[in-house]
Amino acid sequence: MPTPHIESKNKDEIAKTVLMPGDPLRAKFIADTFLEDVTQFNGVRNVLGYTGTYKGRRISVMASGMGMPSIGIYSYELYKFYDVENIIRIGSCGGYTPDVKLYDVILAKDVWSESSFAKVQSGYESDVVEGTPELNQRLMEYAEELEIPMHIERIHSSDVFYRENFEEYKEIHHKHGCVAVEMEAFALFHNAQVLGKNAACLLTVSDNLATHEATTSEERQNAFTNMMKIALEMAE
Ligand SMILES: O=P(O)(O)O[C@H]1O[C@H](CO)[C@@H](O)[C@H]1O
Ligand SMILES: O=c1cc[nH]c(=O)[nH]1
Repeated sequence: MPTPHIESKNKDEIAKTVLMPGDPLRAKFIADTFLEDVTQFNGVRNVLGYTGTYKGRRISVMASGMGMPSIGIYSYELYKFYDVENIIRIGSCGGYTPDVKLYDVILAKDVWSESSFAKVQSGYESDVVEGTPELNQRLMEYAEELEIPMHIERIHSSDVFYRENFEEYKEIHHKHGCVAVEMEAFALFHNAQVLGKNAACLLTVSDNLATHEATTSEERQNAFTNMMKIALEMAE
């Protein structure tokens, strides 16, 4: 401490629970909109990290950047060197079926990936890894209290945003049961598992590969507030 990617010199600057959007400006939006008594604990590479209070309870929010290599670094450093216990990813995703509509919230029960991340990191052989059931249970209760409907499903973590074979998503949906795609949860869940920590992933549907509907980049940064409100209830 500090680490190559997080400049905070004091682990007490970071709460035990960290919300983790991919986008640094989504992290800033959350700090500006929902948190009080905010301090910034990271600015290295503009991967912004903040700690503050929500309804009087402490919580941190820090960006992960895009993709498994990036969240692999940040989640490992937070868990291992800053004693963080819980990381809740709050991301955007592309729907694989018309059943998940723009702005719907998805809780990732587990995640399937063709990525080599887990195998390279620890020798883990399976292509599926689970979120922490206790965190998922709490997030389901908070969603119910807030009356925010939530899909609880398997998702796909992909290393590739732009595939030459666009239609491949149909096979991934049918063969592996994934309802949406994002790019980080597999690495996050894996790191939590190997380090004995907790992880969950809430997603908002930003676009749909089946219907071709899509939100704007501005909406992806600032408008996915339902998943933020559910995740913020994790503050302690
Ligand atoms: O909105 P975020 O959290 O960045 O998540 C999704 O958006 C990015 C791709 O546009 C990838 O990081 C993907 O996982
Ligand atoms: O990884 C992602 C995230 C949002 N939308 C997509 O299509 N893919």
